[in-house]
Amino acid sequence: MQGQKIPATVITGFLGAGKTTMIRHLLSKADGRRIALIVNEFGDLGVDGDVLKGCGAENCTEDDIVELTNGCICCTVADDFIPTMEKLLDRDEKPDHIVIETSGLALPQPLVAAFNWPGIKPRVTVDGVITVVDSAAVADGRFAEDHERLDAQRRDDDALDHESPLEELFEDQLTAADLIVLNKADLIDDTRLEAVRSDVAVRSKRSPAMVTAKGGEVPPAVLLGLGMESEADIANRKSHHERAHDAAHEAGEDHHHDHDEFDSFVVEAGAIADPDRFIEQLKSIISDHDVLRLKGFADVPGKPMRLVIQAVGTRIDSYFDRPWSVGEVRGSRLVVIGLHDIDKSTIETAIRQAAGG
Ligand SMILES: Nc1nc2c(ncn2[C@@H]2O[C@H](COP(=O)(O)OP(=O)(O)OP(=O)(O)O)[C@@H](O)[C@H]2O)c(=O)[nH]1
Repeated sequence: MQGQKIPATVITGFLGAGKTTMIRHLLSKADGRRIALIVNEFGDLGVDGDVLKGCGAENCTEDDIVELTNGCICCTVADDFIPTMEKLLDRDEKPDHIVIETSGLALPQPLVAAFNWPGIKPRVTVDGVITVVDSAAVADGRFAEDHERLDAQRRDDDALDHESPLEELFEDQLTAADLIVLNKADLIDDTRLEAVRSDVAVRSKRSPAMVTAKGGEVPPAVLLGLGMESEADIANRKSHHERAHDAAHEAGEDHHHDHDEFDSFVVEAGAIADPDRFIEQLKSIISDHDVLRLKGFADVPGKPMRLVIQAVGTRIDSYFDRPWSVGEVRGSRLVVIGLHDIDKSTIETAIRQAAGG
């Protein structure tokens, strides 16, 4: 039965874990297999889709990449994801495989459940859910909340009924996985990597396979063809939210899910004359204001190419990816993501000042 359905791989993982990097690698090694990509991002700037379109893979052209930037995919399943999927499945030239990159803040569970919808179920199946992990961030304790502090907060505030939003989401993404990729293994030594492996194994409520990777380099044969039919097994992958929802339902209460623990905004920064200096200043801004993720494109005067800037915490990569196109307005646009109380106006002013040098 599954042989007649188009396989779809769901790639999830927290902000900046390396999902897009892994997909780029996958496309470069796909050996003629026609892959359609659905890319979902948190924030109003479609950076991932743009980076993937820029990679020029023959088996995945611009037409094969659909961007869903209308909020996190888990909250827009009915309005965005299902119609997009139906359109993709109605095309004359069907893809051999569909890859879906969720936003770094998405809960994969509602997306996997959507594969049981009547219009979708007969035509496509979830080949596997792959969760990409930033091993260095885990080793640095980014998702390990201070439980004593949280317990004290809960004692002071009855309304606080959940763990830290970062930790909860991280665990939900692990629990959904059929395969976990411990990425960024280049940034930590073997001892720390083994500690990350144990930590991840404990946090996942199931026991998925794990592989390690550097630069998202995982052979396509490992990622595709898992044949898991994950949509048939959603009851075993429940998120914290779903468990809380079940408990609230039993207690006759309502439990609401949204992403209001997180916020994002776009900064338009003008031309950046001295990128090295700008990046140094960005590091301070990011650490002063607890920015979780910052990414986008910058205009460097005198350079024909646009500069990609990618920050995950204070670790920042930058590279020129492609020439500015004819008619394209040069400019610097950066999306900033943080917790809900992030200080937008101060950060915006600081980034603009840093850009102006
Ligand atoms: N050192 C190192 N950097 C990596 C690795 N994988 C990805 N990166 C870098 O990490 C940053 C984020 O990578 P992305 O692939 O954009 O991460 P993502 O998970 O798609 O990010 P979001 O979609 O924003 O959640 C980029 O600067 C990558 O170059 C790795 O294995 N090692």
